[in-house]
This record gives sequence, C-alpha cells and structure tokens, in this order.
Amino acid sequence: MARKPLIAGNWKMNLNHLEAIALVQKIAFTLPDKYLEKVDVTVIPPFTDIRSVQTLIEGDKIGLTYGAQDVSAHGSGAYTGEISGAMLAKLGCTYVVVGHSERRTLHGETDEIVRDKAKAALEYGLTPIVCIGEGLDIREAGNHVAYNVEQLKGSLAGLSADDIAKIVVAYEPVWAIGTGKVASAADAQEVCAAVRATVAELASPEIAASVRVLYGGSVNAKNVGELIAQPDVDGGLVGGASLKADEFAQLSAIAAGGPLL
Ligand SMILES: O=C[C@H](O)COP(=O)(O)O
Repeated sequence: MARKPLIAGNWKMNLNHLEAIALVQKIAFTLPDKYLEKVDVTVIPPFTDIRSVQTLIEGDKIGLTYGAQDVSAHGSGAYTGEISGAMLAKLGCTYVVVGHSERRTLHGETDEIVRDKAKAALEYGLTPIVCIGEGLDIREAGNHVAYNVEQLKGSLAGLSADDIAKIVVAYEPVWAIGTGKVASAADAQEVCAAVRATVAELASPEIAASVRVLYGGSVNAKNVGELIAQPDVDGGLVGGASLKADEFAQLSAIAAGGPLL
C-alpha cells in the first residue's frame, strides 16, 4: 500500500499565538494546495497557540492539519497543568506527539507513560506520533536497532492491532536532535525498517505496510529528499526548520515529489 508522506513541524516551546498565526499564514501562502495532494503537512504548536491555529486553518480553509506536543494519560480531573485528549479533540487536532525524547529525558516519561498517552490519544480519535530514539552512547556501542525495537515494543505494549494501525512512529536519534548532525539516510532506513518489522510482529504485515514511519533529527530542505527516498522513511518530524516558513514549505514540497518552490 502506498503511504502518503507526512511532514510534521514540531515547534517545541517557540512562538506565541500571534507569531503562530503569522507562521501558518506564511506556510499556507508559500505552499500551494496541489502539493498537499501528495504530502500531509501538519504543524504542532504549543498548547496556547492551538485555538488560534484552528481558527485560521478552519476560517481560511487551509489544507494543513495541526496537533499538540503532548497529552495527558488521564481523561479528566485533578491533574493540574495537564491537557486531556478530549480537549485536544475538541480543538480539532489531528495529531499528538507522545514520548518525544525531550519529554522522556526532561520529564522522566517511561515507555509505560508513553503507552498510556498513546492510548489516551487514540481514545479521542487523535493520531499519536509515537517517538523513539537512541542516545549517542547506544549508537556508538552499535546497539541502536535493538534499543529502538525495545523502546517501541514498550511504548506500544497492550495496544491492539487496530490501534497500532492508527499510529505514526517517529524515529529520532537523540544525538541528531537540534545538533545539525543528521543521521545518514542509510542509518535512518536501518532503524525505520526495524520499526516496520516490529509493527508487523506486533500487529500484522498488512498494518506494517500502511503505518507511517518518520525520521526526525536536524531534517531540513537540503537533506529531506535523500531521507524520504528511503523505502521505510515516510516523512519527517521537523524541529528547527519548521519555524522557518520558506524552509518548511520547501521541504514539504520536496516530500511531495516537487517541483521545488
Ligand atoms: O521533534 C522534532 C525533533 O526533535 C527534531 O528537532 P530538530 O529538527 O530541531 O533537530
């Protein structure tokens, strides 16, 4: 089954709601709709921007989708500071990132927490983008494939095959995030292929053939072409380059197969 590429721009903790509106307007202006027939493009702003992004995208019928960077594992109640899947669904979010390495490292999120967040997202019809990735020590020791497979299994434990069919996986080697050190296309392919094989084992070969597997870590307009040319790399989870409208539009156009903007 042909998988439509997905380019997801994770803005992290950048841009207030006014800046968010300006960036989405610029992306929409720069990237003609015809590209969106060949690539799904989504923006993942901070929570405080989502309502503004929704209003703009719905009001102007922009062909981008949007999502959130995190979701609570809980449905509702006494969880100060948390945002539920129901709240994000009500705002029209399509995606929610779960298990980003910054949350795993800085907020102590374990595979179990990531799994619970993925379940919470699915419960409200949101598509979790489940992130995995190894640190430099693991890469240098040559244990990266086994590590990522274990992290993926832990993060999907207990999900049904039907649930797994609805997720996106993002492989983001921690040493490549925000460092300018992109993984080689072969390195990205090696782990993304192992991710797909693991999905086949956990769900089925048919589901594995349809689930999108993204690469993230210093993706930009210069390297995205080679990365997504790999058979098991279906797009990118883009950080820094997603904050620049021209570059993000250009790399989305490349993921659509061109022509360049
Ligand atoms: O979620 C995005 C990734 O952490 C990649 O960030 P980056 O493109 O700035 O390296």
